[in-house]
Amino acid sequence: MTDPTTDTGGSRILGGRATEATIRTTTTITTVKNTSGAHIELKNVNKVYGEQTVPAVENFSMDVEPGELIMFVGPSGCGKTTTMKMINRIIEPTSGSITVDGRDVLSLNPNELRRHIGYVIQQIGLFPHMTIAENISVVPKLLGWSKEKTRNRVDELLSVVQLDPKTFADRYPKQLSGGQQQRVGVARALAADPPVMLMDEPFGATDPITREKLQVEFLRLQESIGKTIIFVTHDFDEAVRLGDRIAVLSDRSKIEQFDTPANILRAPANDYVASFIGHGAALKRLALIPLYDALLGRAPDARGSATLPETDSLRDALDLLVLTGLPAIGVTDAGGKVVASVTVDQISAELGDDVPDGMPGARS
Ligand SMILES: Nc1ncnc2c1ncn2[C@@H]1O[C@H](COP(=O)(O)OP(=O)(O)OP(=O)(O)O)[C@@H](O)[C@H]1O
Repeated sequence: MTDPTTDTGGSRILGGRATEATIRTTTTITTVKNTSGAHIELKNVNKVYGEQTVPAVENFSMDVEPGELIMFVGPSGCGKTTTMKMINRIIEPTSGSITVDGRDVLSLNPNELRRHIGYVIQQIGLFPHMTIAENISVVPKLLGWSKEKTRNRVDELLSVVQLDPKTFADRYPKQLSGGQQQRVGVARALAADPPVMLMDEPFGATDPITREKLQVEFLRLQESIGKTIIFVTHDFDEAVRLGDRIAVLSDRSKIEQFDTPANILRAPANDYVASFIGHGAALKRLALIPLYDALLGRAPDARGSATLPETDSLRDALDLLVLTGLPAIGVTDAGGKVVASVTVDQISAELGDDVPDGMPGARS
Protein backbone atom coordinates (compact mmCIF):
# COMPACT_ATOMS: atom_id res chain seq x y z
CA MET A 1 0.00 0.00 0.00
CA THR A 2 1.21 3.52 -0.71
CA ASP A 3 2.53 5.31 2.31
CA PRO A 4 0.06 8.16 2.71
CA THR A 5 2.60 10.38 4.33
CA THR A 6 4.80 10.35 1.22
CA ASP A 7 2.15 10.27 -1.48
CA THR A 8 2.11 13.77 -2.93
CA GLY A 9 -0.83 13.00 -5.18
CA GLY A 10 -3.13 12.43 -2.23
CA SER A 11 -4.33 9.06 -1.03
CA ARG A 12 -7.08 7.26 0.74
CA ILE A 13 -5.41 6.64 4.01
CA LEU A 14 -6.81 3.18 4.50
CA GLY A 15 -7.35 2.20 0.90
CA GLY A 16 -9.27 -0.94 0.18
CA ARG A 17 -10.91 -1.26 3.57
CA ALA A 18 -14.39 -2.72 3.25
CA THR A 19 -16.23 0.05 5.01
CA GLU A 20 -19.83 0.91 5.51
CA ALA A 21 -19.08 4.00 3.43
CA THR A 22 -17.91 2.00 0.45
CA ILE A 23 -21.08 0.01 0.70
CA ARG A 24 -23.16 3.14 0.76
CA THR A 25 -21.43 5.10 -1.98
CA THR A 26 -21.39 2.43 -4.66
CA THR A 27 -24.34 1.87 -6.93
CA THR A 28 -24.21 -1.88 -6.62
CA ILE A 29 -24.80 -3.00 -3.08
CA THR A 30 -21.95 -5.17 -1.92
CA THR A 31 -22.58 -7.88 0.63
CA VAL A 32 -22.94 -6.62 4.16
CA LYS A 33 -20.75 -8.54 6.56
CA ASN A 34 -21.99 -10.54 9.55
CA THR A 35 -25.49 -10.74 8.24
CA SER A 36 -28.03 -12.91 9.98
CA GLY A 37 -30.75 -11.32 7.88
CA ALA A 38 -33.12 -12.73 5.31
CA HIS A 39 -33.77 -11.90 1.67
CA ILE A 40 -37.12 -10.15 1.18
CA GLU A 41 -38.87 -9.82 -2.13
CA LEU A 42 -42.11 -7.98 -2.81
CA LYS A 43 -43.63 -8.41 -6.28
CA ASN A 44 -46.52 -6.36 -7.65
CA VAL A 45 -48.02 -5.97 -4.20
CA ASN A 46 -51.36 -4.13 -3.94
CA LYS A 47 -53.50 -3.13 -1.01
CA VAL A 48 -57.03 -1.83 -1.34
CA TYR A 49 -58.72 -1.12 2.00
CA GLY A 50 -62.36 -2.21 2.37
CA GLU A 51 -64.63 -0.73 -0.22
CA GLN A 52 -62.15 1.94 -1.30
CA THR A 53 -61.67 2.37 -5.02
CA VAL A 54 -58.16 3.83 -4.80
CA PRO A 55 -55.42 1.46 -3.60
CA ALA A 56 -53.30 2.50 -0.60
CA VAL A 57 -50.40 0.60 -2.20
CA GLU A 58 -50.23 -0.06 -5.92
CA ASN A 59 -47.95 -2.46 -7.73
CA PHE A 60 -45.12 -2.26 -5.24
CA SER A 61 -42.03 -4.31 -6.09
CA MET A 62 -38.75 -4.36 -4.19
CA ASP A 63 -35.83 -6.69 -3.63
CA VAL A 64 -34.01 -6.41 -0.30
CA GLU A 65 -30.69 -8.17 0.25
CA PRO A 66 -29.92 -10.02 3.51
CA GLY A 67 -28.57 -7.60 6.10
CA GLU A 68 -29.70 -4.44 4.34
CA LEU A 69 -31.18 -1.55 6.26
CA ILE A 70 -33.84 -0.06 4.01
CA MET A 71 -35.49 3.25 4.82
CA PHE A 72 -38.99 4.09 3.57
CA VAL A 73 -39.38 7.87 3.41
CA GLY A 74 -42.47 9.71 2.23
CA PRO A 75 -45.25 12.07 3.28
CA SER A 76 -48.03 11.12 5.66
CA GLY A 77 -50.57 8.83 4.05
CA CYS A 78 -48.40 7.75 1.10
CA GLY A 79 -48.56 4.09 2.17
CA LYS A 80 -45.25 3.48 3.98
CA THR A 81 -46.75 1.73 6.99
CA THR A 82 -49.23 -0.29 4.95
CA THR A 83 -46.41 -1.56 2.73
CA MET A 84 -44.25 -2.49 5.70
CA LYS A 85 -47.04 -4.17 7.68
CA MET A 86 -47.88 -6.44 4.77
CA ILE A 87 -44.48 -8.12 5.23
CA ASN A 88 -45.53 -9.60 8.59
CA ARG A 89 -49.20 -9.68 7.58
CA ILE A 90 -50.44 -7.34 10.24
CA ILE A 91 -52.12 -6.08 7.07
CA GLU A 92 -53.08 -8.64 4.43
CA PRO A 93 -52.13 -7.75 0.86
CA THR A 94 -54.97 -7.66 -1.67
CA SER A 95 -52.73 -9.14 -4.36
CA GLY A 96 -49.11 -9.74 -5.28
CA SER A 97 -46.46 -11.86 -3.63
CA ILE A 98 -44.11 -11.37 -0.68
CA THR A 99 -41.35 -13.83 0.08
CA VAL A 100 -38.86 -14.01 2.96
CA ASP A 101 -35.89 -16.20 2.07
CA GLY A 102 -37.94 -17.59 -0.79
CA ARG A 103 -40.92 -18.58 1.39
CA ASP A 104 -44.23 -17.04 0.49
CA VAL A 105 -45.42 -15.21 3.63
CA LEU A 106 -49.03 -15.76 2.61
CA SER A 107 -48.54 -19.50 2.94
CA LEU A 108 -47.23 -19.23 6.53
CA ASN A 109 -49.21 -19.14 9.74
CA PRO A 110 -49.41 -15.40 10.62
CA ASN A 111 -48.52 -15.93 14.30
CA GLU A 112 -45.55 -18.08 13.41
CA LEU A 113 -44.49 -15.48 10.86
CA ARG A 114 -44.64 -12.62 13.36
CA ARG A 115 -42.48 -14.50 15.82
CA HIS A 116 -39.76 -14.51 13.18
CA ILE A 117 -40.09 -10.86 12.32
CA GLY A 118 -39.19 -8.34 15.01
CA TYR A 119 -41.45 -5.33 15.14
CA VAL A 120 -40.73 -1.95 16.75
CA ILE A 121 -43.20 0.92 16.75
CA GLN A 122 -43.17 4.54 17.81
CA GLN A 123 -45.68 4.03 20.60
CA ILE A 124 -43.28 1.40 21.99
CA GLY A 125 -46.14 -0.81 23.16
CA LEU A 126 -44.48 -2.12 26.32
CA PHE A 127 -46.93 -3.87 28.63
CA PRO A 128 -47.27 -1.53 31.63
CA HIS A 129 -47.95 -4.26 34.20
CA MET A 130 -44.96 -6.34 33.23
CA THR A 131 -41.38 -5.66 34.27
CA ILE A 132 -38.79 -4.85 31.64
CA ALA A 133 -37.49 -8.44 31.81
CA GLU A 134 -41.01 -9.82 31.38
CA ASN A 135 -41.64 -7.50 28.44
CA ILE A 136 -38.52 -8.72 26.66
CA SER A 137 -39.41 -12.35 27.49
CA VAL A 138 -42.79 -12.37 25.74
CA VAL A 139 -41.64 -14.05 22.52
CA PRO A 140 -39.07 -16.40 24.14
CA LYS A 141 -41.89 -17.60 26.42
CA LEU A 142 -44.14 -18.22 23.44
CA LEU A 143 -41.30 -20.20 21.92
CA GLY A 144 -41.04 -22.31 25.08
CA TRP A 145 -37.53 -21.31 26.11
CA SER A 146 -36.35 -22.38 29.57
CA LYS A 147 -36.31 -19.79 32.38
CA GLU A 148 -32.54 -19.75 32.43
CA LYS A 149 -32.13 -19.33 28.67
CA THR A 150 -34.73 -16.55 28.70
CA ARG A 151 -33.13 -14.70 31.62
CA ASN A 152 -29.69 -14.92 29.99
CA ARG A 153 -31.10 -13.55 26.76
CA VAL A 154 -32.81 -10.69 28.61
CA ASP A 155 -29.56 -9.72 30.32
CA GLU A 156 -27.64 -9.97 27.07
CA LEU A 157 -30.15 -7.82 25.18
CA LEU A 158 -30.36 -5.18 27.89
CA SER A 159 -26.59 -4.87 27.73
CA VAL A 160 -26.72 -4.67 23.94
CA VAL A 161 -29.08 -1.69 24.12
CA GLN A 162 -26.92 -0.13 26.83
CA LEU A 163 -29.20 -0.65 29.82
CA ASP A 164 -27.65 -2.26 32.89
CA PRO A 165 -29.65 -5.46 33.55
CA LYS A 166 -29.15 -5.15 37.31
CA THR A 167 -30.71 -1.71 37.32
CA PHE A 168 -33.44 -2.11 34.73
CA ALA A 169 -34.60 -5.74 34.47
CA ASP A 170 -37.05 -5.57 37.37
CA ARG A 171 -38.35 -2.05 36.80
CA TYR A 172 -41.69 -1.26 35.19
CA PRO A 173 -41.96 0.71 31.94
CA LYS A 174 -43.22 3.86 33.62
CA GLN A 175 -40.01 3.97 35.68
CA LEU A 176 -37.97 4.47 32.48
CA SER A 177 -37.46 7.55 30.29
CA GLY A 178 -38.88 7.61 26.76
CA GLY A 179 -35.47 6.86 25.24
CA GLN A 180 -34.89 3.98 27.65
CA GLN A 181 -38.32 2.55 26.87
CA GLN A 182 -37.53 2.79 23.18
CA ARG A 183 -34.33 0.80 23.77
CA VAL A 184 -36.37 -1.86 25.55
CA GLY A 185 -38.68 -1.92 22.53
CA VAL A 186 -35.69 -2.68 20.30
CA ALA A 187 -34.43 -5.34 22.76
CA ARG A 188 -37.85 -6.99 22.83
CA ALA A 189 -38.01 -7.10 19.04
CA LEU A 190 -34.57 -8.74 18.98
CA ALA A 191 -35.40 -11.30 21.67
CA ALA A 192 -35.87 -14.33 19.44
CA ASP A 193 -33.08 -13.22 17.09
CA PRO A 194 -35.40 -12.71 14.10
CA PRO A 195 -33.76 -12.38 10.67
CA VAL A 196 -36.07 -9.49 9.79
CA MET A 197 -36.96 -6.36 11.74
CA LEU A 198 -39.74 -3.95 10.84
CA MET A 199 -39.40 -0.55 12.47
CA ASP A 200 -42.16 2.03 12.23
CA GLU A 201 -40.87 5.48 13.21
CA PRO A 202 -39.19 3.84 16.23
CA PHE A 203 -37.46 7.00 17.40
CA GLY A 204 -40.23 9.39 16.34
CA ALA A 205 -41.49 10.20 19.83
CA THR A 206 -38.11 11.10 21.34
CA ASP A 207 -36.48 14.53 21.63
CA PRO A 208 -33.78 15.38 19.05
CA ILE A 209 -30.83 14.65 21.35
CA THR A 210 -32.15 11.28 22.53
CA ARG A 211 -33.12 10.51 18.96
CA GLU A 212 -29.60 11.10 17.68
CA LYS A 213 -28.17 9.00 20.48
CA LEU A 214 -30.57 6.15 19.71
CA GLN A 215 -29.67 6.39 16.01
CA VAL A 216 -25.94 6.13 16.73
CA GLU A 217 -26.51 3.18 19.08
CA PHE A 218 -28.79 1.54 16.60
CA LEU A 219 -26.20 1.81 13.80
CA ARG A 220 -23.58 0.26 16.04
CA LEU A 221 -25.97 -2.54 16.93
CA GLN A 222 -26.83 -3.22 13.29
CA GLU A 223 -23.10 -3.40 12.45
CA SER A 224 -22.87 -6.47 14.65
CA ILE A 225 -26.25 -8.13 14.12
CA GLY A 226 -26.74 -7.44 10.40
CA LYS A 227 -30.52 -7.97 10.34
CA THR A 228 -32.60 -7.20 7.30
CA ILE A 229 -34.47 -4.11 8.39
CA ILE A 230 -37.29 -2.09 6.90
CA PHE A 231 -37.44 1.24 8.71
CA VAL A 232 -40.21 3.78 8.15
CA THR A 233 -39.50 7.45 8.81
CA HIS A 234 -40.74 10.92 7.91
CA ASP A 235 -37.28 12.30 8.47
CA PHE A 236 -35.02 12.34 5.42
CA ASP A 237 -31.95 13.14 7.52
CA GLU A 238 -32.62 10.05 9.64
CA ALA A 239 -32.89 8.04 6.42
CA VAL A 240 -29.53 9.38 5.22
CA ARG A 241 -27.87 8.70 8.54
CA LEU A 242 -29.10 5.13 8.94
CA GLY A 243 -29.99 3.63 5.59
CA ASP A 244 -27.99 1.38 3.30
CA ARG A 245 -30.62 2.30 0.73
CA ILE A 246 -33.53 4.70 0.84
CA ALA A 247 -36.85 4.28 -0.95
CA VAL A 248 -38.41 7.70 -1.50
CA LEU A 249 -42.15 7.04 -1.81
CA SER A 250 -45.04 9.11 -3.10
CA ASP A 251 -48.78 8.41 -3.09
CA ARG A 252 -49.79 4.74 -3.20
CA SER A 253 -46.25 3.81 -2.24
CA LYS A 254 -44.92 4.67 -5.68
CA ILE A 255 -41.12 4.35 -5.61
CA GLU A 256 -39.73 7.65 -6.89
CA GLN A 257 -36.14 6.58 -6.22
CA PHE A 258 -34.51 3.61 -4.53
CA ASP A 259 -30.79 4.01 -4.05
CA THR A 260 -27.98 4.64 -1.57
CA PRO A 261 -28.10 7.89 0.43
CA ALA A 262 -24.99 9.14 -1.40
CA ASN A 263 -26.48 8.50 -4.84
CA ILE A 264 -29.80 10.11 -3.94
CA LEU A 265 -28.04 13.17 -2.56
CA ARG A 266 -25.77 13.36 -5.61
CA ALA A 267 -28.45 12.77 -8.23
CA PRO A 268 -32.08 13.03 -7.11
CA ALA A 269 -34.23 11.27 -9.72
CA ASN A 270 -36.77 14.09 -10.03
CA ASP A 271 -38.13 17.28 -8.42
CA TYR A 272 -40.17 15.26 -5.95
CA VAL A 273 -37.06 13.57 -4.56
CA ALA A 274 -35.13 16.86 -4.64
CA SER A 275 -37.86 18.48 -2.52
CA PHE A 276 -37.33 15.79 0.10
CA ILE A 277 -33.61 16.39 0.28
CA GLY A 278 -34.13 20.10 0.84
CA HIS A 279 -31.15 22.38 1.15
CA GLY A 280 -27.64 21.30 1.94
CA ALA A 281 -27.36 18.10 -0.09
CA ALA A 282 -23.61 18.65 -0.43
CA LEU A 283 -23.13 18.99 3.32
CA LYS A 284 -25.20 15.89 3.93
CA ARG A 285 -22.98 14.00 1.47
CA LEU A 286 -19.86 15.16 3.29
CA ALA A 287 -21.24 13.68 6.49
CA LEU A 288 -21.37 10.28 4.76
CA ILE A 289 -17.68 10.23 3.82
CA PRO A 290 -15.28 9.21 6.59
CA LEU A 291 -11.80 10.72 6.38
CA TYR A 292 -10.24 7.29 5.80
CA ASP A 293 -12.25 7.07 2.61
CA ALA A 294 -11.37 10.53 1.28
CA LEU A 295 -8.54 11.66 -0.95
CA LEU A 296 -6.24 13.47 1.49
CA GLY A 297 -2.86 15.20 1.50
CA ARG A 298 0.41 14.26 3.20
CA ALA A 299 0.71 14.59 6.96
CA PRO A 300 1.29 18.24 7.98
CA ASP A 301 4.84 19.21 9.02
CA ALA A 302 3.72 21.65 11.67
CA ARG A 303 3.21 20.20 15.11
CA GLY A 304 0.38 21.17 17.37
CA SER A 305 -2.18 21.84 14.65
CA ALA A 306 -5.73 20.60 15.16
CA THR A 307 -6.40 16.94 14.42
CA LEU A 308 -9.34 14.64 13.88
CA PRO A 309 -9.51 10.84 13.95
CA GLU A 310 -9.77 9.15 10.57
CA THR A 311 -13.19 7.80 11.51
CA ASP A 312 -14.64 11.33 11.56
CA SER A 313 -16.32 12.60 8.40
CA LEU A 314 -15.38 15.26 5.87
CA ARG A 315 -18.25 17.26 7.35
CA ASP A 316 -16.50 17.18 10.77
CA ALA A 317 -13.27 18.27 9.10
CA LEU A 318 -15.00 21.17 7.35
CA ASP A 319 -16.58 22.31 10.63
CA LEU A 320 -13.18 22.25 12.35
CA LEU A 321 -11.46 24.08 9.48
CA VAL A 322 -14.10 26.82 9.61
CA LEU A 323 -14.00 26.97 13.42
CA THR A 324 -10.22 27.23 13.71
CA GLY A 325 -9.46 29.13 10.50
CA LEU A 326 -6.50 26.77 9.99
CA PRO A 327 -5.34 26.00 6.42
CA ALA A 328 -5.21 22.25 7.14
CA ILE A 329 -6.28 19.74 9.77
CA GLY A 330 -4.23 16.67 10.67
CA VAL A 331 -5.85 13.25 10.45
CA THR A 332 -4.89 10.59 12.98
CA ASP A 333 -5.04 6.82 12.68
CA ALA A 334 -6.34 4.43 15.33
CA GLY A 335 -3.03 4.71 17.20
CA GLY A 336 -3.24 8.52 17.35
CA LYS A 337 -0.44 9.04 14.78
CA VAL A 338 -0.96 11.92 12.32
CA VAL A 339 -1.00 10.19 8.93
CA ALA A 340 -2.57 12.74 6.57
CA SER A 341 -4.00 16.22 6.31
CA VAL A 342 -7.22 17.66 5.00
CA THR A 343 -7.86 21.10 3.51
CA VAL A 344 -10.93 22.91 2.23
CA ASP A 345 -9.67 22.40 -1.35
CA GLN A 346 -9.57 18.64 -0.85
CA ILE A 347 -13.08 18.68 0.53
CA SER A 348 -14.22 20.67 -2.53
CA ALA A 349 -12.50 18.14 -4.79
CA GLU A 350 -14.41 15.28 -3.15
CA LEU A 351 -17.68 17.03 -3.93
CA GLY A 352 -16.83 17.60 -7.60
CA ASP A 353 -19.36 20.04 -9.11
CA ASP A 354 -21.58 19.90 -6.08
CA VAL A 355 -19.84 22.51 -3.94
CA PRO A 356 -21.83 24.58 -1.43
CA ASP A 357 -21.78 28.38 -1.67
CA GLY A 358 -18.86 30.00 0.05
CA MET A 359 -16.44 27.10 -0.42
CA PRO A 360 -13.53 27.31 -2.86
CA GLY A 361 -14.74 26.01 -6.21
CA ALA A 362 -18.36 27.08 -5.65
CA ARG A 363 -20.07 28.45 -8.72
CA SER A 364 -21.12 32.07 -8.31
N1 LIG B 1 -57.36 0.57 8.13
C1 LIG B 1 -57.49 1.41 7.12
N2 LIG B 1 -58.67 1.53 6.45
C2 LIG B 1 -58.80 2.35 5.41
N3 LIG B 1 -57.82 3.13 4.93
C3 LIG B 1 -56.63 3.07 5.54
C4 LIG B 1 -56.41 2.22 6.66
N4 LIG B 1 -55.12 2.36 7.05
C5 LIG B 1 -54.57 3.26 6.22
N5 LIG B 1 -55.48 3.70 5.31
C6 LIG B 1 -55.23 4.66 4.22
O1 LIG B 1 -54.20 4.14 3.39
C7 LIG B 1 -53.31 5.17 2.98
C8 LIG B 1 -51.89 4.82 3.40
O2 LIG B 1 -51.81 4.83 4.83
P1 LIG B 1 -50.46 4.49 5.60
O3 LIG B 1 -50.77 4.49 7.06
O4 LIG B 1 -49.88 3.26 5.01
O5 LIG B 1 -49.57 5.73 5.21
P2 LIG B 1 -48.20 6.24 5.83
O6 LIG B 1 -47.39 6.71 4.69
O7 LIG B 1 -47.63 5.21 6.69
O8 LIG B 1 -48.70 7.47 6.70
P3 LIG B 1 -48.11 8.07 8.08
O9 LIG B 1 -46.73 8.52 7.76
O10 LIG B 1 -49.05 9.20 8.38
O11 LIG B 1 -48.16 6.97 9.09
C9 LIG B 1 -53.84 6.47 3.61
O12 LIG B 1 -54.61 7.15 2.66
C10 LIG B 1 -54.69 5.97 4.75
O13 LIG B 1 -55.73 6.87 5.00
